[in-house]
Amino acid sequence: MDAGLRAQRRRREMAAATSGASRCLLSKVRAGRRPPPARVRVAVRLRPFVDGIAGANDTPCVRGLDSCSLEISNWRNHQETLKYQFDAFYGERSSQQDIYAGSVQPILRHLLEGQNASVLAYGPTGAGKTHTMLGSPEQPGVIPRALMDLLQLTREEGAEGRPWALSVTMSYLEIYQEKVLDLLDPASGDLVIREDCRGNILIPGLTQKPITGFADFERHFLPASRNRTVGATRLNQRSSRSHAVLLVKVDQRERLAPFRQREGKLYLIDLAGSEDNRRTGNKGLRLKESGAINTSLFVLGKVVDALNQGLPRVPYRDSKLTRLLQDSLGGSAHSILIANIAPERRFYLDTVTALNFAARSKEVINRPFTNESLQPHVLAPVRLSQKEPLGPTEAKRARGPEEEEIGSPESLAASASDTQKLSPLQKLSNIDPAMLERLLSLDRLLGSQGSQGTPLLSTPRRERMVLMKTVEEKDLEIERLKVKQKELEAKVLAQEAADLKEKENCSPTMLRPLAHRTAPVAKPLKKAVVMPLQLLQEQAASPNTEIHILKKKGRKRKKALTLSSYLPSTMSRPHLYKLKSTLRESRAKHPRNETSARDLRSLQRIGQKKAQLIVGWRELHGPFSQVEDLERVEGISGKQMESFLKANILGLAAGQRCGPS
Ligand SMILES: Nc1ncnc2c1ncn2[C@@H]1O[C@H](COP(=O)(O)OP(=O)(O)OP(=O)(O)O)[C@@H](O)[C@H]1O
Repeated sequence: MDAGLRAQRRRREMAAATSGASRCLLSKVRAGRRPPPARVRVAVRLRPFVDGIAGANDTPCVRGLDSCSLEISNWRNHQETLKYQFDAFYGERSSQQDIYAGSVQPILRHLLEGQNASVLAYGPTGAGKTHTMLGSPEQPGVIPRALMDLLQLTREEGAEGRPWALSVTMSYLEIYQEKVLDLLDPASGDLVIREDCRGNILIPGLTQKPITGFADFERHFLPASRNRTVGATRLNQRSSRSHAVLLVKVDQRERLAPFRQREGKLYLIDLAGSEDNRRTGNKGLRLKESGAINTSLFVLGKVVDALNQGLPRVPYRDSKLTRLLQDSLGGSAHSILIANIAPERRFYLDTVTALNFAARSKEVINRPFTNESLQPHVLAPVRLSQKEPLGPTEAKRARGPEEEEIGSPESLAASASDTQKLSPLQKLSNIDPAMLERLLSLDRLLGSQGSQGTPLLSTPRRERMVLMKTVEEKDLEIERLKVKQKELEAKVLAQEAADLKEKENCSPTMLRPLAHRTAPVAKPLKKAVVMPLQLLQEQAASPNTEIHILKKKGRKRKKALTLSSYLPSTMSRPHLYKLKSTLRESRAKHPRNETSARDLRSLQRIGQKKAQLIVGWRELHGPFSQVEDLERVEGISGKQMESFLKANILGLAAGQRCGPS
C-alpha cells in the first residue's frame, strides 16, 4: 500500500474513531437511564414458483393462513401441519411495495430520532432475499425504496429554517469467507470490526460516501453491487456468495444552541443463503464459500439462542457476520428480520429451518436509544475553558478558524475530516459531562429569560471563554462559601455544647443534651457508679462532677436503715467516716439542731407532724449528734427515714458541689 493510500486510510480511521468518542461522551451524560425494550420484528415472505427452480407438477408446501400466520405440512406426519405466527406474513402474490410499506417504512423514522435500524433478509438459497432487498428495475426492492424515502425525509427535515441540518452518507461492504471487504473501495482489503466504549460497532477505514439525492446513491451503489461476489449454483444462477451490508448514516446537527448532534444508522443486509451442499452440488471454491456461509449462519443461530436464553456470553465474536450484527440483534437497533421462504417441496427442510430460526428471532429484545451528543465545535472550547487562562498565542490559535465555523453552523455538517480537525479524540474524551450539562442548562436559562445577547454557546469564542471563566469563578466562590458555612455551623454547635455542659453542672436537675436524653436516662441512678470515697470527695468539691448513691435492694432494705445502708457495700469504714464528717460539716452550715418546727418543715419530706415529733424528741433527748439519730424518733418509720435522707442528703451534696446558693 503506498503512502497516499495509507494516509487516506488513517484519516478515515481517525474520523470513525472521533465520532465514536463523541458518543462515549454522551454515554457518560446519560448514564443511569436504561432504554426501553423493542422486540425484533419478524416478517415471512413466501416467494412464488419461479421458472428454472420449480419442478414439474410441484405443489406448494407452505400455505398462508392470514396476514400474520402460515402453516406447513409436518414431514413426520403428513396428516398434520405446523403453524407459525409472525409479525407479518406476505404470500406469493405480495408485491415489493407491500413488504416495504408494511414492515420497513415504519422503522425509518427512528433514524431521524438519532436511533439505529436494521433490515435483514434471511432464508435458504434461492428463496428471494436479494429480490426482496434489491429487486429489479421493474420491481425495486427494500434498498432503493428505503433510500428514496430517507433522502426525501432528510431533505424535508433538514430544509433551510428547520432546526436541524441533515446529511446522509453510505457505505457498502460484503463479508466474504470471513473477510470484510469494502465494496466502494475493493482495493482496501480485509477491514477490521471494532467496538467503541458504548458497544457501537465501527469499521475504521470503511468508505463513507455523502449522498444528497437518489442519483448520488445509484452512482455509488450500482457499480459497488457489481463488485459483490455472486456465482452460479445448481439452485440459483446468481447466488450471493457473501453477506452484503449497506450502511446508511443519517447525521443531524442542530443549527442553534445547544448545538446537539445525532446519528442514526440504517443497516440493510442481504444475507447469503444457507445451503445444503448435497443439493447445490457445490465443489471447490463454491464448497468453501458455502462452508463459510453456513458457519456464519450457524453462529447467527447461536447468538439468537444465547440472547433468548439470557446467557452471559453471546457469541457475537465467533463470526464477522454476528460481530457486525451486534447492534441489530440484542443491541441498539430497531430490527426487522424478513425470512424468505420458497414454496417448492424440495426446499421443505430449508423452509422449516428458516421458519424455526425466524420464530426464535422474534423473542430477541433490543434496546434502541438516541445517539445524541454535542457538536465538536461546542465541546472544544469547553475543554479549553477548563485550562488556565490562555496566553496570547494560544488564545489566537483558539480563536482562529473556529469563529468562522460558529458563524455558519451549516458548514459544520461537514466531512469526517473536518470533525477530526475540530475535535481531536483526546480533547473530547476529557470533557466533564457535568460541565456540559451546566452549559446546556445555562443556555436554556438565558434563552428562557429572553436574554438580549446571543445564547452562550453561540457567542464568539473569546466572549464565551470569559463567560465560562465567570461561571468557574462563581463555582469556586460557592465552594468557599460552603466551607465557611460549615465552619460557622461547627462553631455554633461547639458553643451550644459548652453552654449546655455548664448549665448541667450548675443544676443537677437540668435536662441533659438531647443525645444523652435519648438514652434511658432514668436508669443510671439505679445502676449507680461505684467510686472510691476520695474521688467522691473530689467530686463533691468540684463543680463539674456528679454524685450517685447506691440504693440497696431486697432483704436489707427492710432492716433498720442507717446512713451506711445508702452507701455501697464496697465502701470501707474509713471512707464512711469521711463521708459522715462531710455531712456533719454541712450540718453546721445548716443548723438543724437549732431549727424550729416551722423551719424543719422547709426540709424535704418533713411535714407539720414530723417536724413536731423531731422538735419533741430534741427537747427530751437533747440535740441530734448524728443523722442516724432521726431513726430514734418515734413515729418516723424506716421508710420515711430513707425517703428523707434521699431527698435531703442528695440535695445537700449537690448544694455543696455548686457552692453556696
Ligand atoms: N417474490 C418474487 N417474485 C418473483 N420472483 C422472485 C421472487 N423472489 C425471488 N424471485 C426470483 O427467484 C430467484 C432467486 O431469488 P434470489 O436471487 O433473490 O434468491 P436469494 O435468496 O437471494 O438466493 P441466494 O441466497 O442464493 O443469493 C431469482 O430469479 C428471483 O428473481
